[in-house]
Amino acid sequence: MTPRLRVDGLCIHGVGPVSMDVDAGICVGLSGPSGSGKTLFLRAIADMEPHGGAVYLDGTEQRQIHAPEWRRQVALLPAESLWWFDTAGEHFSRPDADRFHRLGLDPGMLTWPVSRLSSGERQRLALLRLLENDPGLLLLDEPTANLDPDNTTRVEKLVAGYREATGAAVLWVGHRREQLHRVASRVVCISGGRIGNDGGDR
Ligand SMILES: Nc1ncnc2c1ncn2[C@@H]1O[C@H](COP(=O)(O)OP(=O)(O)OP(=O)(O)O)[C@@H](O)[C@H]1O
Repeated sequence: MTPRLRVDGLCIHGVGPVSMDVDAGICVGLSGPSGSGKTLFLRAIADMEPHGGAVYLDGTEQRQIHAPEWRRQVALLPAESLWWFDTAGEHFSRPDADRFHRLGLDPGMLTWPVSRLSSGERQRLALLRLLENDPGLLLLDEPTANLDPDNTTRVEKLVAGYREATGAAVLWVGHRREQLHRVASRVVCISGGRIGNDGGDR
């Protein structure tokens, strides 16, 4: 079976070569010390940083797909989301009220200026914005870093539900190992430019 994601000899700024496969519907956790290159690795997969090696989505190489289209299918949730319009709602084309409620958000906040949103509200809205494109691969960079335990659980459940319903693969970067082992079916660690098994496969 062709993996959803294939990373083949990826090298970027002293990280790598890294190779890994992630099958459709699988979440892989990615840990590692601060500055070890986790964000760089996600940005390379999202075609946002020049890099060596090759990345494939369902067998199609990154270089064969126009970058904006690649980024619709390979969705990166950065640790700090970017907003370019005045209100949150202008960033959405078809807000899904059910998903808002599942993340503890009121769709009414779509009329608010982005500057009024808390960091945790922005983080959850950025996730909902990404899901509008029905991506086949989610790259989540510390997606619950600004959230309390209840909202962390909500995000974990929404991502698992999306993955199970659509077959999307997920790479989840985080510093809390117990969370990574909860949300992912395997956890790998980047350290010293290398990627290795963090144990805890199940
Ligand atoms: N464009 C670049 N050119 C050279 N080095 C870079 C570039 N971007 C980031 N780096 C360096 O690469 C290293 C890895 O950064 P990265 O943001 O990927 O770390 P991280 O593992 O995500 O860290 P954290 O857990 O603190 O978020 C850092 O030392 C950073 O300064």
